[in-house]
Amino acid sequence: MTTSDVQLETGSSRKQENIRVVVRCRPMSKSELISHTNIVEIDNTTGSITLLNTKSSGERKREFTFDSVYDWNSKQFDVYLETIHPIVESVLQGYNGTIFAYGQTGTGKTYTMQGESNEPEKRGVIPNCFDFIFSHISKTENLQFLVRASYMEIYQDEVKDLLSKDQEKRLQLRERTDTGKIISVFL
Ligand SMILES: Nc1ncnc2c1ncn2[C@@H]1O[C@H](COP(=O)(O)OP(=O)(O)OP(=O)(O)O)[C@@H](O)[C@H]1O
Repeated sequence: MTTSDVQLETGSSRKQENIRVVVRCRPMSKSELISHTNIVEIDNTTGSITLLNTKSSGERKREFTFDSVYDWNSKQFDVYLETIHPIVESVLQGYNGTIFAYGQTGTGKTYTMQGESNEPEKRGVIPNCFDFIFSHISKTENLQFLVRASYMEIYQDEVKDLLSKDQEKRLQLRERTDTGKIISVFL
């Protein structure tokens, strides 16, 4: 199944909060498996994550609950369908939508958002969104769409345009004098 096969559902059939916090826990790497113990338990029926304390002192475990959780067996396309697709549907109905990946280095943000392009089942959120959006546009008659895309890396106050041919070029950060707080990027 691909995103092109997904049927649009009406937004009203699904009740959703405006902001949802979803946690995905990646599998342990080969080196982590050798030298570390997994202290994370995930219950995707209740959306809870339990951190076990392997030391004898202190709390035995701590539990945190989120809107939904994905464990290390979760598949890219399932994450897309359950969590991302409703947002894409809303965007195609004219609403704003944001998908934001946050986490410590090495926790799997790039894998979830971008994935691996050479293996279809490992494609992440971005290619799956694009696939669905362009498939939807191609099937829609008598309606014009405008799709804009930018792709930037912001790292240690340096901004890089990842769609630029010149990957060495840095974009300038400037503060707007009229609004004060808004930072703009100038090409
Ligand atoms: N759900 C997953 N299934 C299998 N491998 C994963 C998964 N998530 C992450 N990985 C692997 O874990 C490693 C770290 O992931 P990734 O590079 O996506 O982390 P990151 O959060 O983007 O890191 P950084 O902030 O340093 O860029 C990669 O080798 C990636 O392939």
